[in-house]
Amino acid sequence: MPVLEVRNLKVRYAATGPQILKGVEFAVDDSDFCAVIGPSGAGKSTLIRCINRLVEPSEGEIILFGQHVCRLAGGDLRRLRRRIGMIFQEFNLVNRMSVMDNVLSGRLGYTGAWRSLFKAFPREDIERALHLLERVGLQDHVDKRADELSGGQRQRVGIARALMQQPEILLLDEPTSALDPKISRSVMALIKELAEEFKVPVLCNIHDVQLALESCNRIIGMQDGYKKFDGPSRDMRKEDLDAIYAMEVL
Ligand SMILES: Nc1ncnc2c1ncn2[C@@H]1O[C@H](COP(=O)(O)OP(=O)(O)OP(=O)(O)O)[C@@H](O)[C@H]1O
Repeated sequence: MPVLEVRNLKVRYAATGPQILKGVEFAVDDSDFCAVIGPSGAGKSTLIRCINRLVEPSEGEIILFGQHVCRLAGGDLRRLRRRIGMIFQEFNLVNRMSVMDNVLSGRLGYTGAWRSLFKAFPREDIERALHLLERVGLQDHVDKRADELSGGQRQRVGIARALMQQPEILLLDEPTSALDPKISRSVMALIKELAEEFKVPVLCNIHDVQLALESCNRIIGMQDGYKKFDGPSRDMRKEDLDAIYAMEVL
């Protein structure tokens, strides 16, 4: 059974506005590292954001870990979101907080309100955070403020924070587009390594096609709200790419 199944997904941001997703279908398996590519405006971010209901679908079904995401509310939706790790383009760190506290904040969904207020994280959480910071190469930056770090280092904090949740799927929304090409490659390689180590499937919106082909085992190609390609990266030919990007105005 797939970890995630998306059926006939349609989105409009406003009742009378344009349809942004026009009936998208795909499934993600537990060993997938799947890229969503396509020209600007194709709906890649919208698609990723529907999965945890940051964007509300207008029609269709999203089945994640066997649960119908669109039918959940309140505590059920919160519990489902805890199982999803997100990594964002702009890192979404709290600048004035330390690297350690940013990583620990990944546990907030699990820690009771009073505990998080007094930063009384259980010892195992602190040990896990330290271990993850070591894995992402930031063991010497634990006590620094987040805004003292470079872009690549900040995204490494974002990766550690997402893994702190012990997620069962990772959703990545343009995780490298604020980074230069060399750093982007090292960040993607790190995400790939950790996703394999922790056995977490990944769905990743990425606009650097070359990087997607290098890092991901599977590609979903989007164009103007439709899925135009879905298959292993190694099967993607130049004609497929040309078809996906045909409408892009350069
Ligand atoms: N909150 C919003 N309200 C209204 N329209 C939106 C909103 N977010 C996105 N859109 C529109 O939806 C369309 C698809 O946007 P989306 O960000 O999903 O595309 P994308 O493929 O990720 O593009 P890019 O690569 O440029 O980030 C665009 O036309 C955009 O203007």
